[in-house]
Amino acid sequence: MKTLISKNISVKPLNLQGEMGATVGSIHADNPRITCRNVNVFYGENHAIQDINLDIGTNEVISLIGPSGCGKSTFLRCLNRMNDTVESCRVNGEIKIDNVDVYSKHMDVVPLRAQVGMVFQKPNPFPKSIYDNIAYGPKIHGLASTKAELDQIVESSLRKAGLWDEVKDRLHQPGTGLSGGQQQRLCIARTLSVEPEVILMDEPCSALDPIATAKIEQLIDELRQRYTIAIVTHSMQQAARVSQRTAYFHLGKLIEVGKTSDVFTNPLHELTQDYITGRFG
Ligand SMILES: Nc1ncnc2c1ncn2[C@@H]1O[C@H](COP(=O)(O)OP(=O)(O)OP(=O)(O)O)[C@@H](O)[C@H]1O
Repeated sequence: MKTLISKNISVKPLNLQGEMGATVGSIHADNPRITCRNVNVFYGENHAIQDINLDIGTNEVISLIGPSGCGKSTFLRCLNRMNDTVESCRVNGEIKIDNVDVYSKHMDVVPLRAQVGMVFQKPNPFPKSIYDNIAYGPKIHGLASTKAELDQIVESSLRKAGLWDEVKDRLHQPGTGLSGGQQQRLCIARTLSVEPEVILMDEPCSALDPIATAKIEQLIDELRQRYTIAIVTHSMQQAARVSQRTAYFHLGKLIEVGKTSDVFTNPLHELTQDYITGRFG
């Protein structure tokens, strides 16, 4: 919101040795909710994520940026074990959320994926009514014992996602009948309905027009008050508008992480500088 991406960045000496391996800037967050240490991901022989160390703070939005194929989505999907669904994928290292080891063999991924919800690039409502899209998760997680409680969860989730007023008179119509931007807010409401603590967003606006995008960005800013949010985006303007910290990935490595305003106006690493000034990627 406040940051402009500068094309006239003062060139700092290349700093290839940060506090943690190859990453420059500070990997630490105030009040961390997620801590990642020495995270590596392989798809078969392909070493897609290499030795990532990163903290993500409570009530912060962090943007993950970098050229196509650098591993942003792979890293994001590690945080709620979505990569478990890919047979060739192997993850090692340590990821903790609220000090709980996400990769512990005792971890049940069903509640984990409610606690760490995910919003995808393309809105993907279930082929059900607007009401049932939201009610489904709370039902299977046992969050409501009466119809009145379920109605309350549906309403409050849609309100938090800024969609209630637009859909309150058509709750029993199909979710797929909404506009693209409304469908994405429906998917966000669905994520919120199961009481997450962390929301992962993988290019949530890439299929949306500028007006729908602006609504989602405003919503992200509001959601930050209650949740921890990590967002993958190809739009540096979006990263600058929505996030407090930004992490720049390159060829599977976390090159630089810092305050968004610093990363965009005063990057420490030459690769970050090349990317944000459009010389690369
Ligand atoms: N399901 C998969 N199976 C095998 N390899 C994969 C899979 N998903 C990603 N990869 C590989 O992992 C690497 C990182 O891909 P990833 O999708 O995480 O990058 P990205 O930065 O999110 O890219 P983009 O911006 O294009 O979405 C790439 O080499 C990619 O080919």
